[in-house]
Amino acid sequence: MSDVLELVDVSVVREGRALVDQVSWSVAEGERWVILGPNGAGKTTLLNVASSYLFPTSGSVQILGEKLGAVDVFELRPRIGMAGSALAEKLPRRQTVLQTVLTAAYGMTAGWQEEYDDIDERRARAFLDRLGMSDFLDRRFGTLSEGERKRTQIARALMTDPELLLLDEPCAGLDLGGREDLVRRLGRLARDPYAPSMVMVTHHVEEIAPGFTHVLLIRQGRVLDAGPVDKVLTSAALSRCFGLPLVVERQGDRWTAQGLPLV
Ligand SMILES: Nc1ncnc2c1ncn2[C@@H]1O[C@H](COP(=O)(O)OP(=O)(O)OP(=O)(O)O)[C@@H](O)[C@H]1O
Repeated sequence: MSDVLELVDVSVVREGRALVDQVSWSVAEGERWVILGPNGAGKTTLLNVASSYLFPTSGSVQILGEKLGAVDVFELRPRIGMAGSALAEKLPRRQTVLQTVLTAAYGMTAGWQEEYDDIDERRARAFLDRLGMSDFLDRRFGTLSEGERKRTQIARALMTDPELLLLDEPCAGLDLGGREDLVRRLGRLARDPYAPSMVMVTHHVEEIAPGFTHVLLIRQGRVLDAGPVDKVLTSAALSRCFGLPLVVERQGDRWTAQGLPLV
């Protein structure tokens, strides 16, 4: 299996502080990774490196077989699908849900042409249907609930048929039903052999959908452990990652974690 991502000794330093500190990590084709860690650990910074939008201060990065610094990122970026709050803020609120997804086919956030190919429109409708958004095609993006916005963004990220899909906290801000709905949909995507390789950032083990294969634990910019979910996701490792005693349990194909009571 070829590498989709390969980071070697990658550091991102700002104001004398390493936000990501000598990270070496590789993602092989078909793997579905979760990046888990506390607030400020460096998860989004790592994802921004993986998306080619952030160049590291030191170390080397290969994305989809291309070396960052030696490749035209404008050719690389359409091969990467992204969904996260930073991108959502750039999406015009007045644009309809269908247009929001369609514009991705043209590498833009806002629509400037009225005419789209039929095939693009069919694809946009199909992705929105897969994410349960068929009833919202003509709704303006700005009027959607948080959950509907998240699902629209994921449909949008899939529109360019990416080889790598990066999701930054897709379940953040969702209520219990919204989270469970999205986890099920992400699980279906994760188990689809034709779906792209995936990396999802989260704070919560409850958001790990079935089908995700690997976990990277990060704290203060450093990788504590990275590997297959069953091997890495232990109570000891999670306690170290979040800095307090936690018990993690697997229930069927889902995970839960809770803190030990104070004595
Ligand atoms: N441009 C910057 N200059 C200085 N510090 C920065 C910059 N960008 C991010 N940081 C800091 O780097 C650290 C890591 O940020 P990052 O957003 O990657 O963390 P995160 O794990 O995604 O956090 P969260 O879970 O809270 O979203 C944080 O302490 C943040 O304040």
